[in-house]
Amino acid sequence: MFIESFKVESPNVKYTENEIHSVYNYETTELVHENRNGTYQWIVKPRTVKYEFKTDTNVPKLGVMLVGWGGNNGSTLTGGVIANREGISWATKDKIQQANYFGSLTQASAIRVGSFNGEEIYAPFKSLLPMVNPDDIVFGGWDISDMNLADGMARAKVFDIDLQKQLRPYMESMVPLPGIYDPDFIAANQGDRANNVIKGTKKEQVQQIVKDIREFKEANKVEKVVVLWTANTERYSNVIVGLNDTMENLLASLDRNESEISPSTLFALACILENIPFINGSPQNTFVPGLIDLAIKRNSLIGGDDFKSGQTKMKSVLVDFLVGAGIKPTSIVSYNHLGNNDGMNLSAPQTFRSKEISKSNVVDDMVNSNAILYEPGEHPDHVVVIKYVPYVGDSKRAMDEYVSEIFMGGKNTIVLHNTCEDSLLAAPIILDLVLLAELSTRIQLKADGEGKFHSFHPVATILSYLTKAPLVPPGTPVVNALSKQRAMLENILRACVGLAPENNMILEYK
Ligand SMILES: NC(=O)c1ccc[n+]([C@@H]2O[C@H](COP(=O)([O-])OP(=O)(O)OC[C@H]3O[C@@H](n4cnc5c(N)ncnc54)[C@H](O)[C@@H]3O)[C@@H](O)[C@H]2O)c1
Ligand SMILES: O=P([O-])([O-])O[C@@H]1[C@@H](O)[C@H](O)[C@@H](O)[C@H](O)[C@@H]1O
Repeated sequence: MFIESFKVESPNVKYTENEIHSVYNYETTELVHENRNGTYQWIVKPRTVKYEFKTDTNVPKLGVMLVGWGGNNGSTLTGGVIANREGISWATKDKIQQANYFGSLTQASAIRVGSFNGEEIYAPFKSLLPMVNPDDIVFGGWDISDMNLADGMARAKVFDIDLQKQLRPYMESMVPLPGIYDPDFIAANQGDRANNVIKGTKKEQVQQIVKDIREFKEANKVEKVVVLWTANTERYSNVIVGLNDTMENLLASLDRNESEISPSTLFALACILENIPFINGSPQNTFVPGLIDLAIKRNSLIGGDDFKSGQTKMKSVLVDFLVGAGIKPTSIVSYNHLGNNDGMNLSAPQTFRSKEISKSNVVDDMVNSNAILYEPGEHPDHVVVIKYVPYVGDSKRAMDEYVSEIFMGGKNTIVLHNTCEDSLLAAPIILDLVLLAELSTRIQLKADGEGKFHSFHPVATILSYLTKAPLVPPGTPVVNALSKQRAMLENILRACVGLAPENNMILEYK
């Protein structure tokens, strides 16, 4: 059975006018490696840590500023939210299609809340905590192309024509602000569209971004802004001691107008200086060490990298299943071709390399979790291929082959084929990223022994379910297995309303 909402009644949770206050016993373990009677043993000690969570339930009017707003993802998300908000339906060759948020974890997935008379009861994921209603979001942003959003939507060729016709009146007045263009960081083939750029030194460009954010906030009377990068994939920035390795060096480099500071790092810098959450939806290393330093010092939320939308999302499920089942993946080949502008930008070796890295590292945690299957340092052959084929446009064709060793020397080959508009996968993920980033800034927590409540760490690992290469604080393990990432996110939000993690034991029926 499905319920639309619920309230938790427990001594561990208190709802007041402006907040939800919960007490949560975090069950974890402490390991020691000790000499017991002459033999070293691993001792596992269960440990309970009492946490308190406070969630501000005042949902703000949210502005979302997209870098690369006029691109396929930006125009598709903007049009999709308008279509949902206005209740637009449109004729397709099959039927009259209603707008929806399918593919969004927050808007279209469910959680189990318990059993009732022997029936499993589920509720919307978004019913866990008060979140921004996407229909209420005010969109804005920047693009190095001055094309308005309606023409950008037409250029993207993602939406059905009847839908585009209905959306055009809402979107043709939406014009991106000038972006920061640096041809050294993206493919040369992007130069033709760069007719809408901020001039001046890198410091002046950062100052302009800050000004843009402030003016957008004021003009739209939004209470909060989240900035998300859905612009082109850049090449990796060189991390250089004395240039961008510390916050002081990065800021000094900015003053010197150093060329090795990428546009995405400049946008992120502007956001951190304004304490505005910044999320990187692309694979490049926007967050150079000096920038992470600054975000931590200013406690300003940063998250990324690279939306986890298709092949990689499937990979983080399949490899987790195989390794978890004691099956040994030995060869993974992920090929895809697509014909959108992202694909064209990725046809350059330096930008492809950024994507190859984020698409390749996703299996590391799963492989490293099972020493029965893999010797130290052993890992599957793993190849990533991306080709640009203009004719297919945004309709990405992905083909994967997984070869694994099974029982008694057997081999198992799994082949996958996936065709869909890449932007229809990414747009709902962008929505989840901005909604969850905003929500996480309204949550404060305090562990036993900590003097006062504080926010989550500004490097937002809570967003890892949505990214190929989760950005984590220094010294934190990277988890890519999709089921673990989703469980982590759901269980943290459950703790905020005093609910135990979903352990799937359903002992009631055992
Ligand atoms: N399924 C997906 O679509 C998916 C999945 C993961 C990651 N991504 C990443 O998302 C990003 C956007 O994908 P897309 O399909 O929308 O690409 P796109 O090329 O259609 O859109 C990118 C937009 O950014 C603009 N742009 C480039 N550099 C800019 C800058 N410095 N400042 C402002 N605007 C700039 C371009 O003019 C373009 O309009 C890419 O980096 C892509 O790798 C996409
Ligand atoms: O999300 P995913 O399907 O693993 O990876 C995708 C790539 O296969 C595609 O070539 C690229 O254009 C997209 O930006 C996205 O990164």
